[in-house]
Amino acid sequence: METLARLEQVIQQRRKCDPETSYVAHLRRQGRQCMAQKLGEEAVEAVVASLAGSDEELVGESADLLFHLMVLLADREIALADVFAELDRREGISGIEEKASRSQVGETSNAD
Ligand SMILES: N=c1c2ncn([C@@H]3O[C@H](COP(=O)(O)OP(=O)(O)OP(=O)(O)O)[C@@H](O)[C@H]3O)c2ncn1[C@@H]1O[C@H](COP(=O)(O)O)[C@@H](O)[C@H]1O
Repeated sequence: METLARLEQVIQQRRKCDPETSYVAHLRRQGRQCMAQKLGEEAVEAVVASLAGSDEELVGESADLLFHLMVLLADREIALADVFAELDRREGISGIEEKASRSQVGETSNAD
């Protein structure tokens, strides 16, 4: 948690730096579409590493994935605290139960 909070601060600081010396600023110059594309690429690389890579490779790809997600969140001006709050809100709610409640809502509205 502390690590991600520190990374959020660094990303905020680096966004307006020289794109020639800062990768964060380089991504900002490239634009949101490029950031989103990089996030997608890193997600695929993490998937591949999870199926066919070593633990070390999966750890590396996971770090890339988190970094690129943080860059995109910063670009959308969404605070990490908002993501943590959403995770906190979900704490203790089983994914199975939550999914079942969604389909019940769908059935009710279909019956209307
Ligand atoms: N945590 C990271 C981090 N993780 C991954 N990366 C970069 O993300 C990129 C990963 O993309 P790829 O593997 O596709 O590498 P690539 O093919 O070279 O990238 P592209 O040319 O396709 O963009 C690499 O360039 C990594 O160096 C990171 N770059 C920066 N940080 C953090 O952000 C801080 C600020 O970085 P700068 O803005 O560069 O100073 C750093 O001090 C770090 O704390």
